Order: sequence, then structure tokens, then C-alpha cells
Amino acid sequence: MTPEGREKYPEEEEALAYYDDDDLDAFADGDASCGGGEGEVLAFSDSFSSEVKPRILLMGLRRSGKSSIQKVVFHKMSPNETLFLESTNKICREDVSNSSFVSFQIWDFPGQIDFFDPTFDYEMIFRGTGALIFVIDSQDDYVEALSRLHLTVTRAYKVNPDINFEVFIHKVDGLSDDHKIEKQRDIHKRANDDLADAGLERIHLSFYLTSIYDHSIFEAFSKVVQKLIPQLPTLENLLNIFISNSGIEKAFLFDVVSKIYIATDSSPVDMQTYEVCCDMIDVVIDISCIYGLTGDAAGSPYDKESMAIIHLNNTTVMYLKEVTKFLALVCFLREESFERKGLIDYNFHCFKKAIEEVFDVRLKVQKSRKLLSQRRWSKLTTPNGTQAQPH
Ligand SMILES: Nc1nc2c(ncn2[C@@H]2O[C@H](COP(=O)(O)OP(=O)(O)OP(=O)(O)O)[C@@H](O)[C@H]2O)c(=O)[nH]1
Repeated sequence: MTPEGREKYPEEEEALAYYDDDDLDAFADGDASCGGGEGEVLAFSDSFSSEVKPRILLMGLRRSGKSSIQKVVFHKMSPNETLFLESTNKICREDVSNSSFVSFQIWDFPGQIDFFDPTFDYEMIFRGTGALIFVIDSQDDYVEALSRLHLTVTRAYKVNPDINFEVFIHKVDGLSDDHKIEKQRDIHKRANDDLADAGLERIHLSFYLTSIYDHSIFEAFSKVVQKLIPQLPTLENLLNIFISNSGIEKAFLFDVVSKIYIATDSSPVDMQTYEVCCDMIDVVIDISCIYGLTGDAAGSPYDKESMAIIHLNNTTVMYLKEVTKFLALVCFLREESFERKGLIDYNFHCFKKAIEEVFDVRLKVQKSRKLLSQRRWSKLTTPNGTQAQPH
């Protein structure tokens, strides 16, 4: 596994098999790709529209923090290092394939997109988009950002009404709690008023207060990604059944590499609990790197044997166990419930089996979708191998 965990999966390789070489280069080993010249970059080949992975777009004004978010969440960059990031002047695409559940492309856009530029094929881009994250710098005057948000959302909605519109009110680390709430209320009101004035109240915007200097950015990304997992209700049900049978108070299913939680039970999530879970994953991976690796190059700090139990000093126990190659279950429970560890282990075994089945079904669905889109794509290809213009 690479440090970012973007190992190429067999199904991913298959999924890429029908792209032309240039497109393949863009995705090779999950490398981020920022295309060549401006015109070239903005005029994409429409072959991307046949991609089966959902696309997440990161948009917003210059210096709002888009690239920093991507680097901190998916590249483990430390927040302070983002001070040295250069401005993005081309669209950067990255394939994130940590697991079958966390599998999407992120497109980081330069600050100023000109929707009237004929080389910017925004229809093609929005058509294959699952989520559009619009980043607003809360430490700056946000009047311009709000009008940009309105323009972007209305354009995108016209092309694809199924996009999830997610607004990150970003860089809130510099604000007091009262100030944060006040900003969120004001931005929420103005953005929705603009939509109402345009007769577009049906467009739903979700708002998140985020910062790369704490876990809020991971939590917000978790929620964005969860909405793109069609099996989410099943995963949540399985977690509910598991915790109620085992006397567990809270459980998260984590993507270990990104520390995005892809599902949790139906009880509310509080930020502190989420942060402690992230810390526990870090501790497990760090200790495993120091003491757990066999010296064999193929060894991974996270494998089938990975598990940890931490007794906190408030009679709470934390329990982490490997579910799949990239997923971990992290739970909170009382000391007295932990005395029935045998029962918890047995229930965990059943839970893990069920997750594997959901995973298999997801793979099958992805494969058949891919076959379908391959067929659709080959229909668009003329007999001499050139591509017909998609309608
Ligand atoms: N205080 C604070 N600063 C942040 C945060 N996120 C990003 N920044 C800073 O904001 C500045 C701009 O970040 P970038 O990630 O380059 O912004 P961008 O939106 O990608 O900028 P363009 O590429 O020009 O569109 C950098 O100096 C970051 O360190 C945050 O959560 N809090």
C-alpha cells in the first residue's frame, strides 16, 4: 500500500482499461494529474463521462483553501506545509481508490473558472459529478464567493440535478464559537435567498464549518463521501444491529488510510469522539510501524491481525478491529460491557461477514455498471475506431 493507500485494485485496472493512453497516464497509480496547456486541460475528452467512479469537484475562489483540503485529507500533508502551496492554475484530477467504498475522483479547480470560455466543457464535467464542494474562505469577505457559488450551483444544477451541493465554510480556526455560528447562519441565509430569488429553492445546499487545523475537515469529507455510497443504509443497519447486540455505545466504520468514516450507527456523532477514534487509528498504525513490521518489504502496518483495545480513565473502553484490508471498526463501550468480550468478538465475526457480503455485492454492481458503460461507449465508437460525438 502506498502511504496514501492509493494502490491500484484489479477492478480499478479493469475500469481504466478502456481509456486511451493519455487518460491512463492521468490515473496511473493514483497519481494526481494536472493536465498540459490551458486549452488542452479545459477541453477534456468525453471518455471521462463513461467512468464509473463518482467525481467530487473542489471549487471556490482563489486561495480559499481547496488544494490544502485535498493535500491534508488525502496526502497526509501537515496543515502548516500548505502555507507553501502554489496557486493551482489547471484542473488537477486525482483518483482516490482506498477501497471499494472509498473510490472516487477528485478534481481540484483553479480559483477562477470562466464558464463562458468555450474550451471549458462544463457540461461534460458536471454530467459525471457526484458532489460539488464549494469552498468559502470565512476569514475573507465572502460577497464575491457567494455570487460565484450561486453561478456555479445554478449552472451545475441545470446540467445535472442529481449533484450533491456541499458548501465548506472554511478556515474557521481563526473564529470564536459564536462567530462561527453567526457566519454559518449568514452564509446559509444569503446563499438560500439568492436561490429563492432565482426561483430555485429546490436546490439543496449542505453547509459545514471546516478547518485543516482540526478534524472538522475529515468529518465534513466523511459526510460528503457517505452520500456517494449507495449501500450506506445497509452499513448503518449492520452497525446498529452490531452495537445493540454487543452493549456498545458508539461504532464507526473507518477508511483507515484517509480517516474518513464511511458509516456510523444512528446515534449522534460528536466531534470529540470522532477525534479520539482518529487518534486511535494513528496510534495503532504508528506502533505497528515501529514494532509490527517483519522487515519484509511487502509487510503492511495494517492487516488481518490488526486490533487494539484502549482503556480510558473514565471507565470507557475503545476497541478497534480490522474489517477489510482498508476498513476498521472503532467502538466505544463501558468497562462492564467489555467484560462480555467473547460475545462482542462473536458479534464482530458476524458483522465482518456481512460487510464482506455487502462489499461483494458492491463489486458486482460496479462491474455490471462498467460493462454497461463500456457497451454504451463502444456504440459511440465508429467502426474505424474513431470516437463519435456523444449526444
Ligand atoms: N487558517 C487557515 N488557513 C488555511 C486553511 N486551509 C488552507 N489555508 C491556507 O490558505 C492558503 C491558500 O490555500 P490553497 O489550498 O492554496 O488555496 P486554493 O483554493 O487551492 O487556491 P488556488 O489554487 O489559488 O485556487 C494557504 O496559505 C493555506 O495554508 C484553514 O483551514 N485555515
